[in-house]
This record gives sequence, C-alpha cells and structure tokens, in this order.
Amino acid sequence: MTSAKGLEGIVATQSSISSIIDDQLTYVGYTIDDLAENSSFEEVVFLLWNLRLPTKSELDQFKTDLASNMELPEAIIDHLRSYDLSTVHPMAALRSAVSILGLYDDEADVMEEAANKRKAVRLQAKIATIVTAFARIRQGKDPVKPKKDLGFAANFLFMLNGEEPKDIEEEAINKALVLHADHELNASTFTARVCVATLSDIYSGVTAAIGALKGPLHGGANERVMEMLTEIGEEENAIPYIKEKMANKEKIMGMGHRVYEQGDPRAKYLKQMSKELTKITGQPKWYNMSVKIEDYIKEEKGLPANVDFYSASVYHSLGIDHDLFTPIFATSRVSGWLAHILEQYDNNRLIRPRAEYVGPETQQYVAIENR
Ligand SMILES: CC(=O)SCCNC(=O)CCNC(=O)[C@H](O)C(C)(C)COP(=O)(O)OP(=O)(O)OC[C@H]1O[C@@H](n2cnc3c(N)ncnc32)[C@H](O)[C@@H]1OP(=O)(O)O
Ligand SMILES: O=C([O-])CC(=O)C(=O)O
Repeated sequence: MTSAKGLEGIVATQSSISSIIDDQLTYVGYTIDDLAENSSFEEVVFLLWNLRLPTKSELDQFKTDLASNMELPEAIIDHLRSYDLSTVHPMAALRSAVSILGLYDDEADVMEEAANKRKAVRLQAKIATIVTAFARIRQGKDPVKPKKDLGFAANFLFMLNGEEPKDIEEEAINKALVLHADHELNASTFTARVCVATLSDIYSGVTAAIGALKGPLHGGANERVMEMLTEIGEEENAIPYIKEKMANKEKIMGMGHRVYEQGDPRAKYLKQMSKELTKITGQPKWYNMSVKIEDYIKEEKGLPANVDFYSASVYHSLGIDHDLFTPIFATSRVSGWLAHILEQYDNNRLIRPRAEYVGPETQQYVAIENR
C-alpha cells in the first residue's frame, strides 16, 4: 500500500458541479469567463444548487428568498457581543457563529432533501450577515439590517458600511463572489463532503469547511498577501523582498496551485479589477507591486498567481479590513460547499480512505514498572 502525499492527483469522487480541465474552470459546464462577465452571484448559486441556469422569474424569486433570510436570530448578535472581538480572528468567529446558528434552526437535523435546500438558503443568506455584524460590532457599531430590495453583493456592502455601495463597488464584490463560488474538490469542499458523508448535518459540514478555508495554504492566503504587500510598502522594495523570502525558502502567498499549471483563470479578472480600483483610490502601487511579484515568481519558479493574489488589493481598495478577506471568500464559497453537501447526500457513501502505516514493526509490550 503506497500513499500519495496530500492526495495529489487522486480522483476521490464524481461531481456535476464544477470542473477544472486544462486550466479551464467551469460551473456546470458554463465557463468562468461567461459567468464572471454576465452573472449575478445569486444566478451562480442557483446554478450550483440546481445544475441549471434559472429563468428570470426563478432568479427574481431566489433573490427575494436570499434577501429575506439574511436577518440573524437575535441570539447570534448577542453571542457576537458576548466576547472580546478584538482578540478573535473573524474566521474563528464565523466558524463558531455558524455552529451556533445550527442550534437555532428547528430543521438542523432534518435530513430530507427539501429541508436541506431550505437550510442551504438560510445559511447562504446568514453567513453574509454574520461577517458584517462581526465587523461592525468590533468597531463598536450596531449591526445593519439587510434590505430586502438589494441584491446579495449590494446587501453585503450595505450591512458592512451602513450605506448603499456605488455601482463599481457592488460590481467588484459581485464578480469576486462569482469567481470564488466553487472550485471542484478543494480542501474545504472536500472537508465538507467528508463530514456530511457520515450523514452528519449541513451546519456541521459548513462549520468544518470554514475551519479548512481559514488556513493560509487555502483561503487564508488572501489576507497574507495584503500583509506581504503592506510589509513591502513601496514598489522598489518588491523584488528584493521576494528574493529574500525565496532565499529563506518561504512561500509567497497567493502564488502556486495544486491543479493549475499555467494560470488560474479567475486571477485575470481580479487583476483587472485591482488595476482599476487601485487607480481610482490613487494607490496604484498595490497593483504595480503585485504585477512585479507575479512576473518574478512566474519567471523564477514557473508558479502562477492564484485567486487569492489579486483579490487582496481589490478588497483593500474597497476599504475592507484585511482580516475580513477570507470571510468574504467564505461568504461566496459556502454556495459551493452547500452544492457539494447536497450532491453528497444525494448519492452518499462514507468517505474513509486508508493510511500507509510507516510506524514501528510489531513491538513487545513492556509492563509499566519495567519501562
Ligand atoms: C484558494 C486557494 O486555496 S489557492 C491557494 C492559496 N494558497 C497560497 O497562495 C499559499 C501559497 N501557495 C502554496 O503554498 C502552494 O502553492 C499550494 C498550497 C497552493 C499548493 O501546494 P502543493 O501543490 O502542495 O505544492 P507544494 O507546497 O508541495 O509545492 C511544490 C513546490 O513548489 C514550491 N512552491 C509552491 N508554492 C509556492 C509559493 N507560493 N512560493 C514559493 N514556492 C512555492 C514549493 O516550495 C515546492 O518546491 P520544492 O519542490 O522545491 O520543495
Ligand atoms: O482548488 C484549490 O485547491 C484551491 C482553490 O483555488 C479554491 O478553492 O478556490
């Protein structure tokens, strides 16, 4: 029995949700390019959960369903007010709040398909509200209630900032949400599927997935990218800084990918948005130094920028706190987790691989008094 470290190249399941073939990403067969250029986030979520695009009236209804499920039980707000938020990472807060949210859902352990779909709507809607409520309470402000007539991206920014976003801000967040929604069997999605394959509930699956997304080798990289850019400070420091990191064998955050070889098809959209938004905010240095780093790493190591690389300067340009970058990723990716959870339930088998044992040979047990 031999093992594949990190399960590289192992095909662990079948899925109809998204595919990555020859560096092309599709959701249910639609290219990420078509979706990034044309779709609202709600349309993409409908697609992932129903494996088809909605009609106009279905999409209108779905948008209404999401907007009207955004409000949180008061107990969750009370919970967010109950501890010192200044010492807690928002991904940890989100992980715990989603787990607690399950306690306030009467259907949490009802495993019927219709109940699972209703819970999916509630979770997708409420995660946006948890993230924004956390951010506001941390600043000593009251949470802002969602508006039923705003779309998902606009509502997210409205609940975060307390004012309706400009079109360009709404478009940037909408596109970022579309681009992050699903990605085949990435680590957090796999985590969600492993969890619910024991026939555990949706809240457990999503809580586990948030924990996996939090790590810096996965979703947590976007915050680290901004940390790196901030440390670099000015464009002329970028390459010496990267050279030193590489000499110390440190990884460059936002670079490299397990599956993509030439490039991540999502990165070009975030790169373009970064270019536009950093220009508007009068801080093109974040974009310029990112391009320098990307080109250098591509040349030196052959590694492409991944989705986390340019999203950092996009969110920074929107005035978003750096530790909220990964929670925004989660706000989008929960749609993919939920799609995979529903798919797993639909055709379930326990996920239980084997380990190649490399420990000591059979040993003689020695009584404790003789050790
Ligand atoms: C949404 C997402 O999750 S996208 C990924 C977000 N994560 C990051 O951006 C963190 C930085 N990147 C990485 O750590 C990796 O590229 C990962 C985790 C994305 C993929 O990892 P793996 O496929 O396991 O590759 P692994 O870590 O084994 O690296 C293979 C080689 O490339 C190098 N490498 C990979 N990524 C990087 C990087 N970002 N910077 C420098 N070197 C790197 C490794 O050092 C290793 O080199 P070696 O063979 O000389 O030892
Ligand atoms: O697929 C992966 O390994 C990581 C990734 O890009 C994602 O989850 O979006």
